[in-house]
Amino acid sequence: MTQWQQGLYALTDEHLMPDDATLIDRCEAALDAGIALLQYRDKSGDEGKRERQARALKALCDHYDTPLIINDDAALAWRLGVGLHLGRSDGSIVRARKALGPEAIIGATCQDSLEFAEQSAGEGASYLAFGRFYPSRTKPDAPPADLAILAQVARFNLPRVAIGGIDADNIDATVSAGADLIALVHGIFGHDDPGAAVRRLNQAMKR
Ligand SMILES: Cc1ncc(COP(=O)(O)OP(=O)(O)O)c(N)n1
Ligand SMILES: Cc1ncsc1CCOP(=O)(O)O
Ligand SMILES: [Mg+2]
Repeated sequence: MTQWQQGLYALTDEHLMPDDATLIDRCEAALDAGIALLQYRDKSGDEGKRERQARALKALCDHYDTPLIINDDAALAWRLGVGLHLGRSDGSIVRARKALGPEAIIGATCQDSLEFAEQSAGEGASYLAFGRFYPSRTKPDAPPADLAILAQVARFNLPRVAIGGIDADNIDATVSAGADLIALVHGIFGHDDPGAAVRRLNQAMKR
């Protein structure tokens, strides 16, 4: 198992980190404390800001030797030479794989669905993401999922990502259910000190 396939997966949020300096400072704290992956997730639609911030995060992630994943935007991922996360209506995994190459990390949202998991695995996804498992402040309307799905998708032999409302209190149960990577927004960036939050979560994961 390579290093990015297990551990914490931090997702940025444009409301929690509204300006460049806050975004970079808080992502650096999380990277320094030990995360496996960082996703740039910005729903603002401000193309200039997205390009600038994603480039700054790429330089930071290179420094920490941690992969950067871009949410939704295959063209931006291609320009930066980084990974990509695609939801059910964000475009084709097959096309993204062709454009980004065999080594690129391409993740797929599978919600609570074995069918989505099978399809995404067949199309060349690098990891499968399930959730939301708990009430989420970031995406309250995301379809709910049952932890049992994590055991059911072990047969695809791809890293299983769990997302949605995960924090220090429920991370242990989520890992025990089969998650390899734990994806969080508020559980990391909703805290005053994201580095301390990452250290606590890593401790809780090891228990
Ligand atoms: C790791 C991870 N899992 C799931 C998602 C959700 O993707 P999507 O369903 O496309 O929703 P948005 O994030 O685009 O609102 C994700 N981004 N990352
Ligand atoms: C993007 C996404 N997809 C399902 S839940 C979610 C948000 C996760 O954020 P939080 O960890 O704050 O619940
Ligand atoms: Mg999406």
